[in-house]
Amino acid sequence: MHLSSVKDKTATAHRADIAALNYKMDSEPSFLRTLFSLILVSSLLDSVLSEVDACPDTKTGLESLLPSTMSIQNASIESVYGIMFDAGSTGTRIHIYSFTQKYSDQLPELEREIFESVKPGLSAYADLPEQGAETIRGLLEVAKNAVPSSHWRKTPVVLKATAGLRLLPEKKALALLSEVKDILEESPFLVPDNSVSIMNGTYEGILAWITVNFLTGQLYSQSKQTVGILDLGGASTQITFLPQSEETLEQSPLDFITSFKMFHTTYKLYTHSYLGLGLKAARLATLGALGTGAVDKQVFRSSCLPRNMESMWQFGGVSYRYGGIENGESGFKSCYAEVLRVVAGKLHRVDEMKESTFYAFSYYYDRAADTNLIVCDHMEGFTSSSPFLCMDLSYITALLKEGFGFKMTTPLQLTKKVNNVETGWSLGATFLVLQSLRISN
Ligand SMILES: O=c1ccn([C@@H]2O[C@H](COP(=O)(O)OP(=O)(O)O)[C@@H](O)[C@H]2O)c(=O)[nH]1
Ligand SMILES: [Ca+2]
Repeated sequence: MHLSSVKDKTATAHRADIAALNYKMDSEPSFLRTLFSLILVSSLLDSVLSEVDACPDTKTGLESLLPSTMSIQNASIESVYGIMFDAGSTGTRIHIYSFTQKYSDQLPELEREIFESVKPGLSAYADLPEQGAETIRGLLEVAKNAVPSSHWRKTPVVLKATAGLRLLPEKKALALLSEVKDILEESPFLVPDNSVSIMNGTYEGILAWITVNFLTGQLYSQSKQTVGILDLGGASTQITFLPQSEETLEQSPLDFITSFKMFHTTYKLYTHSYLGLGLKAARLATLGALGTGAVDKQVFRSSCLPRNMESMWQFGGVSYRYGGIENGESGFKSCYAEVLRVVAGKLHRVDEMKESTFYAFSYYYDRAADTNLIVCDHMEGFTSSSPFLCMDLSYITALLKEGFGFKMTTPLQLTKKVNNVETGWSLGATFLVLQSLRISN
């Protein structure tokens, strides 16, 4: 795999710069070391380059989403706002978008995004729904400061939960959502029908694909050279791309191909969400703790952890004791064998994936950025703040290579933001809300 890191800029404008930062990983044991240390170098270079190349000419093409009055010559410039909550398994985030059209002969633009987040996610409050919903209240204050009060009543607010709530017993998830709905309704914003829900994984992938291709300008370019997306969450992971080959359509299970209409165009996308293969769910699977609940005093052990370590870790409101294998195996080889068992036979692949370009974000990005000097064969040096680094990086490697079957030469671009906007499904989801409320024309 060739990896490069992209931060705050469009893919098209910087492809050449990025290419210069690509590198090849060829030898297996040094693979992680080379991979992630170079990503850091490229991140630093990125920030320098982005100053030189600031502000690519990305047209956002929102004319179909904005009130028709805004297209009228000499109409005063007015912003349209949309608020999207991403209730993920590891945290809850608010995205406040504003869109504007500066000149009547130009396409409207995504003006800016204001982003805030809290941890842990709603699923950690499975037994305390009222307390969980309170975390939303603080984030709503951010929205009140960001949106002018004259716009509050016409600004939609929506919350979509992902894998953390999908994995909870339905009754607990519904109790949380109901409390959250009450809090949204107390706010001064527009609360549409079905404003609080668990999003299905197919939408998660499609909407992230829309976000990334919108931000990189691909949806509006004549050539439509779209990029695929890889999202690695805490509890689930998604892959989405626009197939170019008939073989892909023929070889894919029916529910992996979805037609989706947005911006007056129908896209037939390959998308799938793998529940339980997110980074944190994969930790549990590697430790053999998935689905066990809280088992008192049992210590889950792995060769991916420092030999002498023993500690506690919480996910989804459950505490787990974990540790290394004292006097036993430790290091990359045995760790890789452990994580391989988690991905083996679980993922569908098609040949076309190997030839496509993918943007990889969320934990793909975060864990790379967390990394300085690697890793599995030097675990004695681990601090207690990063006990899972070797396991996580080994899992990401196994998922990409053995799971999705990417070749060493497949370009993957690690991305946190494009044009200063978070990569993820929430911008795409906001378009959908604006469209369904007919704030579009
Ligand atoms: O706007 C966002 C939302 C999520 N993330 C990243 O997504 C990962 C966590 O996934 P999440 O909690 O959304 O889990 P999911 O519910 O998707 O499994 C972490 O790396 C977050 O930093 C991010 O970078 N920006
Ligand atoms: Ca997510």
